[in-house]
Amino acid sequence: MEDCSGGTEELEMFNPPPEGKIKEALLKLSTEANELYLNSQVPVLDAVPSPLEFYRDWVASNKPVILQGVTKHWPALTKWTPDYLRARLGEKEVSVAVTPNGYADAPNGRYFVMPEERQMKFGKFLDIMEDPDSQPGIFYIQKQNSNFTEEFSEIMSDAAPEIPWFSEALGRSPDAVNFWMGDERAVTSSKCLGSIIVTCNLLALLLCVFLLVKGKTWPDSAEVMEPKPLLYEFYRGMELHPRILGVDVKQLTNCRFGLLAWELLVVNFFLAGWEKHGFSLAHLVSAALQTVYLAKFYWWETGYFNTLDIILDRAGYYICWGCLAFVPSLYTFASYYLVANPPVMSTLESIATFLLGILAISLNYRVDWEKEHFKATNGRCNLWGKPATYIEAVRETDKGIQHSKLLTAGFWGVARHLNYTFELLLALSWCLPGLGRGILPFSYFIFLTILLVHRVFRDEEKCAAKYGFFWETYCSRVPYRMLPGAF
Ligand SMILES: NC(=O)C1=CN([C@@H]2O[C@H](COP(=O)(O)OP(=O)(O)OC[C@H]3O[C@@H](n4cnc5c(N)ncnc54)[C@H](OP(=O)(O)O)[C@@H]3O)[C@@H](O)[C@H]2O)C=CC1
Ligand SMILES: CC(C)CCC[C@@H](C)[C@H]1CC[C@H]2C3=CC=C4C[C@@H](O)CC[C@]4(C)[C@H]3CC[C@]12C
Repeated sequence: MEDCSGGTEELEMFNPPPEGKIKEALLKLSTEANELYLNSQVPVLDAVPSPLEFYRDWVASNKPVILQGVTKHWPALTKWTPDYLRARLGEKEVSVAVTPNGYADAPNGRYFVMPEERQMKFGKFLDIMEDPDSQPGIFYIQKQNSNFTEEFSEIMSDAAPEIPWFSEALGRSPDAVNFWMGDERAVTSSKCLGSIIVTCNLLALLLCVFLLVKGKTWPDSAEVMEPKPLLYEFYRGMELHPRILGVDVKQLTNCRFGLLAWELLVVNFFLAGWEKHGFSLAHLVSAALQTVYLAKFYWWETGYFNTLDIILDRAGYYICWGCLAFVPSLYTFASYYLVANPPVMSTLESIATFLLGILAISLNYRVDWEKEHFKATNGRCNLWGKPATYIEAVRETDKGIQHSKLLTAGFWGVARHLNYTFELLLALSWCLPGLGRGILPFSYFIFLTILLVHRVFRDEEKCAAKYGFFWETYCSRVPYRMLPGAF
C-alpha cells in the first residue's frame, strides 16, 4: 500500500470538491430518483423474465431488480470445492488484491484508492483463504476486466459466461465476466446483525415461556397475578420479581443484557461505518451520546428500581422480550442506519448536536436526581436555592397510615413529567445525525414519543389510585404534564 501514498499527493493537485458537497449531490440525486420513479425496495423476481419483459420493465425504465435462483443449475454450485479448484487451477498465476481493510474496490476517505496487486499461484491464494492469519493483509481476487474468461478459463464451463436471455434483452454479449473470491473480512461486521437479532428473539421467547410456566407452577412468592387469559399472562408476565438461580430476572434482562447489548451494538455500528466510509464525526456524536446516556443510567441505576418497570410491570413478554430483543434492535436503530447511509452533517452541526445531546442528558438526569434527593432527605432539602415545597399525602394501606410527600419545587413544580420531555430531546439528538436520510433514522424517537406519552397516562393512573385527592391537588398546582403551556 506504500506505493499509493505518492499517488495521494498527486490527486491532491486536482483539488476535488469537498466530500460534503459530493455527498450532498449524491443524496439529492438519490432522493429525487426515489421520489420520481423508484420503488421503495428493490423487487425480487423468482422466475426468469422473458428478454422482452426484462428489457421493458427493468432495463428501459432504468430500475434495479434482484433475480433469484437464475444460477441454480450451474455445476459450479456443487463442484467448486477447495480440492477441485486446487486440482484445476493450483499452479495458475492469478492477480490478487491485498489491502489492510478488505475494501479493494471502494472509496477510502475522499479518494478511490487502487489496491496493491500481487501475482501468485491460485493454490497459494487458497492456502491463505484457509489460514487467513498466515499473512498480513486481506487477500481478495477481484477484477473488473473479465478475469473469469481471461484467467480462469479452466473452470469456465462450470458456469455460464453468457446468459442468453440477458444478452438478447441487451442486444449484446457481456463486456466483462468477473470472478471474485475473498474471506469474510471483505464484509462489514454489521452483516452479522441478522443472526444476532434472531438469537436474541429465540432466547427471549424461550425465557418468556419459561417464566409463564414458572409463574404458574412454582412461583418465588405467593404474590402472583390473578388468573387471566393465557395470552395476556404471557404478554404481561406472572411474577413481579422472579429469580433464576438466585439472579433477579428483570435486573438481568433490563439492566444487564438489554443496555449492555445496546452499548456494544452502537460501538460496533460506529466502527463498521468508519471501516466502510471513513471516519464520520456525526456518527461518532450519535454513538458518544448514547454511551454517555447509558453511563448515566448505570450511575443512577438504584433510581431505576423505583420505576414502573420494576415495581409495577411483571416479568413477561412486554418487559423481558422488550429488553432482550426489542432494545438491541430498535433502540440501536439510529446508529445501525448510519452504517449503510453515512451522515451528511457538517462538523459544526455535529458539534451543535453533541452539545444539545449533553444538555438534554444532563437535564434528564437533573430532573430524576431532584426527586431522588428529595425522597432521600425526606423533603428536607433545597432545590433551586430554596427549601423544597411539597404536598403531604396521607393514605391508609394494609400496613396502616402512610405519609408520603409530593414534590412541587424545582422541575417537579414546572411540569409533572419533564424528565420525559428531556428524554425525548436526548433521543432526538442521537437520531439527528441521520437528518437528510428520510424518516427511518428517527424510528426510535417516534417509538419513544408514543411510549412516553402512553407512560404518562399509565403512571398518572397509578398515582391517582395511590394518592387520590392529594394527587388531584398536585395536578391542579402543577397542571402540565410534559410541555408547560401545551400538554
Ligand atoms: N428510554 C426509554 O425507553 C425510557 C426511559 N425512561 C426514563 O427513565 C427515567 C424514570 O422514568 P419513570 O420511572 O417512567 O418515571 P418517573 O421517574 O417520572 O417516576 C414516576 C413516579 O415518581 C413518583 N412521583 C411522581 N411525581 C412525583 C412528585 N411530584 N413528587 C414525588 N414523587 C413523584 C411516583 O411514584 P411513587 O409512587 O413512588 O410516588 C411516580 O409513579 C426517566 O428519566 C425517564 O425519562 C422512562 C421510560 C422509557
Ligand atoms: C413490547 C414492546 C413494544 C415494548 C417494550 C418496552 C420496553 C423494552 C421498554 C419499556 C420501558 C423502557 C425503559 C424504561 C426506562 C429506562 C431507563 C433509561 O435510562 C434506560 C432505558 C430504560 C431501561 C428503558 C428500557 C426499555 C423499556 C424497559
